[in-house]
Amino acid sequence: MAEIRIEGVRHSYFPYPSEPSHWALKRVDHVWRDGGAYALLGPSGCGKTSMLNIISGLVQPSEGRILFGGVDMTDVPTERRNIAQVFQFPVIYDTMTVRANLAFPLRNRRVPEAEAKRRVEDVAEMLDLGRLLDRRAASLSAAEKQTISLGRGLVRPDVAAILFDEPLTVIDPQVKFELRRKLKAVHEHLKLTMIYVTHDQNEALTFADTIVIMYDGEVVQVGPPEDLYERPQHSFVGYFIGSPGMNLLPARIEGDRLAFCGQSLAMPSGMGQRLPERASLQLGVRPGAMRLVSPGMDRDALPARVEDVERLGPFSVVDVRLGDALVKVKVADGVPIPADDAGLVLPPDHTLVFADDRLVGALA
Ligand SMILES: Nc1ncnc2c1ncn2[C@@H]1O[C@H](COP(=O)(O)OP(=O)(O)OP(=O)(O)O)[C@@H](O)[C@H]1O
Repeated sequence: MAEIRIEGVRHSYFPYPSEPSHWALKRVDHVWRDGGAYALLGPSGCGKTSMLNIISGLVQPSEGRILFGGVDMTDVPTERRNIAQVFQFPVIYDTMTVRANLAFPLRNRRVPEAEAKRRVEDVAEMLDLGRLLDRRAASLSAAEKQTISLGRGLVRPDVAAILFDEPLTVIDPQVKFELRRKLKAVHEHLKLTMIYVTHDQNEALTFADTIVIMYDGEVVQVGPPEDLYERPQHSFVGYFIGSPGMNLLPARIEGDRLAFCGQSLAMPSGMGQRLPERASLQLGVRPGAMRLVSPGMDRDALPARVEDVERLGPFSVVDVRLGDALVKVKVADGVPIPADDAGLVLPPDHTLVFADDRLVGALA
């Protein structure tokens, strides 16, 4: 086991990339800590699979280096990288028993029989596969087959990291939860570096201690879930983490104020100078950070209108018209919601300013 360092990596699938969109990875510098439980999140096409395949050696990056524990692995072939990869669909041999499937990676590496048997039984116990060990894989459900794929990743004694590429896509939601719990337990037991690719933030939040967010071929933020929620460094992180996501409202500078949706708010001193010229500006505010009041109740409230209320148990999500934008506001159960005309309070310390999608700071 060792840290995995991605240094100045760029990758294009085009032989002669000539424009930014030709790069699947634009430039990535990132360290995967030894023993970390990571979720790699991002929209479709942002480069997650390319990142995993570059770590495992299935893809050779156009530029940059991959180091395991300080050793340059960029030119080392996949089979000598000791990386286990679990894909969306089970990769197992249907005609073999579960035991033989689990033992397969060990037989290939000539692990002595007694040790192989012990490791297979340990992994089977961790994943609750013990009762299936002597069954043929063909007779098992999709979830059981995918559990065997996970087991084949875990059984090897020498793995530097296990990479999971949306491994639970084909699994029912109920079983998914159970498998995620098992994976988490396995991580706590084995302390292996695990990188888990998903589109699903709930899946990421339950599995990982660190979340890595990619967007358009770059790593845009790395941190524990709370940091990503409280201080998104990129507007995509604000939108993607949290449910509903952060409201993002186009804005522009008007003197020392930021104008948006027919309203304006004061900027803190110095912020104007920190905004790059001609940058595209957005205000970001979480649905739960705003207050919805009756008209005239708060002098800081911006004039707004309630358009729709969706009751979701302990809170409601209210669609509020603010100028030409529709803003989502989360209101706790029992707090009165104005019928139509309303006031919307955006607390300055929770109202973030993004310039060209990057966080500049809060309005206070
Ligand atoms: N083998 C390939 N040949 C050409 N282009 C590719 C290849 N693999 C990926 N790409 C392109 O590279 C970009 C990144 O793709 P990648 O599969 O790494 O993203 P992803 O985040 O894993 O997406 P998804 O979540 O949809 O799997 C996309 O624009 C994709 O079309």
